[in-house]
Amino acid sequence: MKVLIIDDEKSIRLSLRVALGKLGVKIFAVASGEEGIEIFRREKPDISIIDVNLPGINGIEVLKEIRKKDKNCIVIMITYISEVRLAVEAMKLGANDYFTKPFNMEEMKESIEDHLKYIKKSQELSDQGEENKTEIIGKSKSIQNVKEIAKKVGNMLYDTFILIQGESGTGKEIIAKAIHFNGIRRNKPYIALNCAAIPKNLQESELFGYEKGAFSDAKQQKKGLIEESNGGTLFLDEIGDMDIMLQAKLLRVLQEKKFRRIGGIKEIAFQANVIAATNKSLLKEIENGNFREDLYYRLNVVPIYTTPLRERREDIELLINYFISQYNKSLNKSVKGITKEALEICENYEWRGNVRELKNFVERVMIFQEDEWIDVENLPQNIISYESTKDSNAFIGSNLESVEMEMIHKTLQKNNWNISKTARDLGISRVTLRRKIEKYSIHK
Ligand SMILES: Nc1ncnc2c1ncn2[C@@H]1O[C@H](COP(=O)(O)OP(=O)(O)OP(=O)(O)O)[C@@H](O)[C@H]1O
Repeated sequence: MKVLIIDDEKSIRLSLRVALGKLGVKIFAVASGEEGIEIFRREKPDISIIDVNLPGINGIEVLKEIRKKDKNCIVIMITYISEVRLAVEAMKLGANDYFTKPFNMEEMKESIEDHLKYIKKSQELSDQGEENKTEIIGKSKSIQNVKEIAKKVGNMLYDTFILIQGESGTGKEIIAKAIHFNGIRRNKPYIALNCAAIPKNLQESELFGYEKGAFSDAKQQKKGLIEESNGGTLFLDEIGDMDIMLQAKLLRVLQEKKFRRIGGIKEIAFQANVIAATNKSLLKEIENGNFREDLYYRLNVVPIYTTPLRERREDIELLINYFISQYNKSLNKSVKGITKEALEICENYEWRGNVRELKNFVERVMIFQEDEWIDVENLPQNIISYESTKDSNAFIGSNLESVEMEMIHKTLQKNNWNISKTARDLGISRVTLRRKIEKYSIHK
């Protein structure tokens, strides 16, 4: 970290240098405002200590210049006791702190130390925010629409209820994370409960927490997830699997915006964005008596539907390339992409497991990939054979010879015209294959 000292008194510059040198920071010390601005521009210090009384342009003007360039860096002003009026003006202009001469060097050092700690902490938080930043990939209309909603609700100060519905693996959780981590709550808690993963009898204590002695195992007071999420986001995944009795209790919290820990008397205020997700049809669950209708309507203030991947095939190429670049980093590889032919097969595949299946597929291929480009021969058999079973429906009504010719041609293409491999795939000898190639005049 860097500290800039602007003071025309040589003795002050020197003693600051000595005191702050112990903090392990890089120090720049100059005697005039002009030099100070020049160094500020070049070095972008984290903290600037500026004397108000400078020859040439004064400290207040230097502060104004600095604030024009950087709204966040720390600025500490130094004045004489007789100039406190100027210190007040400096604080109004955005200085963070001021000291009056003669000041206690130890106090100045402690103050700088505190500011350095604060800078480090906020850098960590913003790095964390960056790390958690969630990218939703896709150019289809449905993804664009989802991104727009996520951005809007994520940046809205007002807490609301969002219900994300869609098949497994379509990205419901990633959308919940995008709403939280790409929005204004990014530095607040993001608390998730997967209702399907927690036995129904434990869901209540997980959500509400308990007071000491509330039941025999409650040896100590414990905060629940509702309480932990305060100020941020509560993500209730697989809400369709929430215990029906608990659904009534949750509804009360969402309506009254307050709750009690189990065994508690005190009411605690609840304030968070609530995002619920499910791959079940909640309307069907309501019909079957497994889900409360009133909770459904309470949660469904902002409905989001995720579309199955097979209904937005235009996203497949982007997703594959995105996952390739991710696995290039984690596996330390430099795969360039996927060939047109291989991509076409992927685009025609059904992807019942949606993006999760696609991501796992890219991971598997990338682990074994040695060439720069993922080609048809690198694709797993289930994806290739799906293509041929689909094709075989197209053959219905064709004569047998044309079907055979087409099969041989496709398999040759897939195997890059390698005769031995194609014969093996088709379950015939190389001699038979050669004869058939000749018979049907098959060529590249
Ligand atoms: N549009 C997308 N862009 C980038 N990654 C995605 C996208 N959609 C899904 N993924 C990735 O696919 C995987 C599955 O997504 P996610 O867990 O969000 O699905 P889900 O709908 O919540 O599934 P489930 O219902 O089974 O919990 C995750 O690794 C996620 O990061």
